[in-house]
Amino acid sequence: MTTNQLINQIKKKQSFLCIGLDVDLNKIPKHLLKEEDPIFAFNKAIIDATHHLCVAYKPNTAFYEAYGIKGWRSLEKTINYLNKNHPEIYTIADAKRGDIGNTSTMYAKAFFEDLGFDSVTVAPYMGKDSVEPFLTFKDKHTILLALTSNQGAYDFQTKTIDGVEVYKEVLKTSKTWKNSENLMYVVGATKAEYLAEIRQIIPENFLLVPGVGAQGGNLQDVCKYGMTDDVGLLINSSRGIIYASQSEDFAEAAANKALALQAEMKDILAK
Ligand SMILES: O=C(O)c1cc(=O)[nH]c(=O)n1[C@@H]1O[C@H](COP(=O)(O)O)[C@@H](O)[C@H]1O
Repeated sequence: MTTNQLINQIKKKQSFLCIGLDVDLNKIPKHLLKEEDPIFAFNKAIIDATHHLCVAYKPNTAFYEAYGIKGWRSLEKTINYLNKNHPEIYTIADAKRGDIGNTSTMYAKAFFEDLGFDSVTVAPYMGKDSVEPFLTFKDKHTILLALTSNQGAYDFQTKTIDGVEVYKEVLKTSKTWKNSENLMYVVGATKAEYLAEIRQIIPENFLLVPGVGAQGGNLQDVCKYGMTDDVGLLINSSRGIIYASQSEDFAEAAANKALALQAEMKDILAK
């Protein structure tokens, strides 16, 4: 999907919500465990109940890889279901990959070509030749970790090298890479106070912002400092939406949580 198509969807739906499909068999309603593929059954119900309220879904691959080949099949069924029934939805494989060039090419093929995701999360740590292979794919985005939502972000990302914070160096240097227009960046909602400075370096690129909900990030603060004329934000919530209820009404409860966030987004967009 192109960036413009994503922007059009955001404007049409008055939503920049991304729902994280981080499915844990210990947390889904017990009655679904009788299904042939409980993970897909859960995702399908969540997608059917929420697709009109969000513009993106982000399965974190760890939650699928943890169940081996069965989990990978559930991931494949989920992305196929989305691409077939909701081609207007933006899809993110949250896989946090990145390796030497020829290996990165294989990761890119796996997520963009074989599975058909619109984007994949990538760690910048191995540098230019580990990221550029992802950027060569047309109409696909590479979402680079810049300033993450967790406590460990302060271990390296905010440290300075030659007077420049590492996360700022990631933003500045990656902007010079070939096909850098295909870059988006991860900035945690828990780090909203950094957004004004981040926007000075990357005024236009989309940001994937996880950490609203279960991790305590605040939507209003993120929008105040991170929003661009074209919105430029995808706000992710995973547990806060998909585990709103663990009984038979789980999909309806998820839709209610998604609606509350979408309503807040609609108000922000109206201002
Ligand atoms: O890349 C990510 O999506 C990500 C980056 C980050 O800095 N923090 C972060 O929480 N995430 C992911 O975003 C999701 C957050 O989930 P919840 O805290 O349940 O909303 C998880 O899949 C995390 O792996």
